[in-house]
Amino acid sequence: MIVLSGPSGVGKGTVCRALRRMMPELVYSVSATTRAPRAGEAEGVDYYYKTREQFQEMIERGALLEYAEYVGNLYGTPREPVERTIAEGKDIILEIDVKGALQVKRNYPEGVFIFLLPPSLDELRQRISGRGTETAAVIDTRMSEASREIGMITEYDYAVVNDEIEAACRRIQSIITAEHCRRDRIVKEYSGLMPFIHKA
Ligand SMILES: Nc1ncnc2c1ncn2[C@@H]1O[C@H](COP(=O)(O)OP(=O)(O)OP(=O)(O)O)[C@@H](O)[C@H]1O
Ligand SMILES: Nc1nc2c(ncn2[C@@H]2O[C@H](COP(=O)(O)O)[C@@H](O)[C@H]2O)c(=O)[nH]1
Repeated sequence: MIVLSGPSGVGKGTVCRALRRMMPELVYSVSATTRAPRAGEAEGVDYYYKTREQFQEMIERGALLEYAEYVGNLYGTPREPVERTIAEGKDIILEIDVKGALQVKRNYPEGVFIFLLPPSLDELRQRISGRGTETAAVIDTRMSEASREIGMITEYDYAVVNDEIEAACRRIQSIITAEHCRRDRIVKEYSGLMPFIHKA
């Protein structure tokens, strides 16, 4: 499980889209949210759009792996697709906020936690405003959230600066490749086939 967080507007969605072209085998977790769809977003592709009541019902039946409130809206990761993908031995990437990532870390400490950073806070503000999807008031709130979120970077295994989309994707691809080669993962997977490999 790969968890990608970072402040709003840093480019998580953009980098994930490019990464999926680079690594088509990577499965992308589609979140549920109570936020209204933006122009160009589609149900089941960008998010599953829910009312507060529907979202609450998902929480109550344990259908979410994690959830958090972010700037007035609820966001959560549907549990079943994540558990199924992991059981199939495939990699899945979750693009979620810091509060959600900390919940996931408690339950899946073996996940790979990556924090995406902007080259500067000025550039971050420009990216959010340049996207043209948020009002000035929401941009201000998202910028104050950004400082709090960046302060949580020490909870993550890796930090990647999104200065240039392709470069950021290559860094994330290298992290995923390196994680596949971690000794503890190899030992777990291969000790059955080669009994002389001892589990720690
Ligand atoms: N490396 C980059 N250089 C310049 N612009 C970028 C870069 N990465 C993303 N952008 C632009 O920044 C804006 C925000 O990107 P994106 O929507 O992917 O951010 P996000 O982190 O997913 O935001 P949110 O959390 O609010 O959904 C978009 O207009 C995107 O085109
Ligand atoms: N805890 C979760 N956070 C999520 C999830 N899906 C998205 N997000 C984060 O919410 C903010 C705002 O997203 P936006 O699309 O409204 O700009 C951003 O930080 C996302 O990463 C989720 O399932 N759980």
